[in-house]
Amino acid sequence: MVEKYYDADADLGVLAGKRIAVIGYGSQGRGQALNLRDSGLDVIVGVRPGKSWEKAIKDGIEVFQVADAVKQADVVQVLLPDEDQARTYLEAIRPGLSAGKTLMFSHGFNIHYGQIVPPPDVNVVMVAPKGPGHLVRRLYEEGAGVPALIAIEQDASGDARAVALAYAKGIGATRAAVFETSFREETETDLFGEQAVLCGGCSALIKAGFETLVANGYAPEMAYLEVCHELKLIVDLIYEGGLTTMREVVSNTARYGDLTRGPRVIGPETYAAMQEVLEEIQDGRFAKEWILENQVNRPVFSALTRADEEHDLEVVGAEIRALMPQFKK
Ligand SMILES: NC(=O)C1=CN([C@@H]2O[C@H](COP(=O)(O)OP(=O)(O)OC[C@H]3O[C@@H](n4cnc5c(N)ncnc54)[C@H](OP(=O)(O)O)[C@@H]3O)[C@@H](O)[C@H]2O)C=CC1
Ligand SMILES: CC[C@](O)(C(C)=O)C(=O)O
Repeated sequence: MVEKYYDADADLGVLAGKRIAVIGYGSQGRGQALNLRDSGLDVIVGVRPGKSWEKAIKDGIEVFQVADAVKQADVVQVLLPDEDQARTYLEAIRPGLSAGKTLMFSHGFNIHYGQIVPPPDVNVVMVAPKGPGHLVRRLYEEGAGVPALIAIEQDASGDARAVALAYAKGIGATRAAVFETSFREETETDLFGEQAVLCGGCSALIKAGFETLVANGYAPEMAYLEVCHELKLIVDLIYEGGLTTMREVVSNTARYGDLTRGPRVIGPETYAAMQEVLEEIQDGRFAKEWILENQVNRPVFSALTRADEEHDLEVVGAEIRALMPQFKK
């Protein structure tokens, strides 16, 4: 059984008198840093001069160059893009680490695939919210929290778990639930989830549904409303109460179609493809591909991103959202 922790299991006092440097002020960096500050902890941010730097200053957080932030911190939370972490670690983080400090991540990619090899006398832990950074912030402000995973890779000080739990409490995660895992399990399940289901699988399913309807002469607007807009409403139901709640709310006709046609759409070929995707993650092929792609300035990433941004689904979707006041920024 997976170990679970809540507010009562975590002591913010473990971080009293300790300085936390959040490195990076993007999606996770901003959400986590602001929550830590509002939990009464001593938090600074390490970034390069630019947009993120300005944003942190506007939010009232003290900002330093990465190396300067690391030097003065007891806990260093690395919230740079995964593909930038190894270089920045060598140049600006590693020199500022010393015995007893805690090096923290929100995703295990660089540790698990050996891109970052920390010295043995520092703690290496993970606190990984299971949701995007703006929700980490929004739910905290609402008095709730996004659940998180923790993992302990190195426990040099003997209290690495207590430090990770205190940090998780500081960002609001113990208000929901914190689950203990390993760097390997988090990395492999997270990559699989985002590739096969959440981002990759879901985008491919939506595009396939949209293209099938449009190819059969239906209006793109109808196709968008059916397979994309309404998806959120269905996912919200699944989020709140699982497939059972969703099936209680939709019509019996929808439910019968779901139970009999869904398994035909996601059949044996999809299971085989998912298995292949998982094996590429497990044996490091995906990691190698993504690391090399970054070394040549991301030609595949750029071309595929551009093609999808120009897809009719995106063009029609933007037009439809512009007609609805709820999407006005
Ligand atoms: N996005 C998410 O919701 C989730 C992310 N994670 C993990 O959290 C980590 C951070 O991801 P995410 O928040 O998405 O990252 P973002 O891309 O949103 O933000 C990255 C931040 O790092 C800064 N940065 C980039 N390169 C450098 C550099 N060379 N030196 C200094 N600062 C730099 C950027 O600043 P600048 O403005 O200068 O570019 C920005 O502030 C990753 O490990 C990711 O896997 C985990 C769970 C969910
Ligand atoms: C689903 C994408 C994610 O894994 C996440 C928000 O948890 C990510 O890395 O952004």
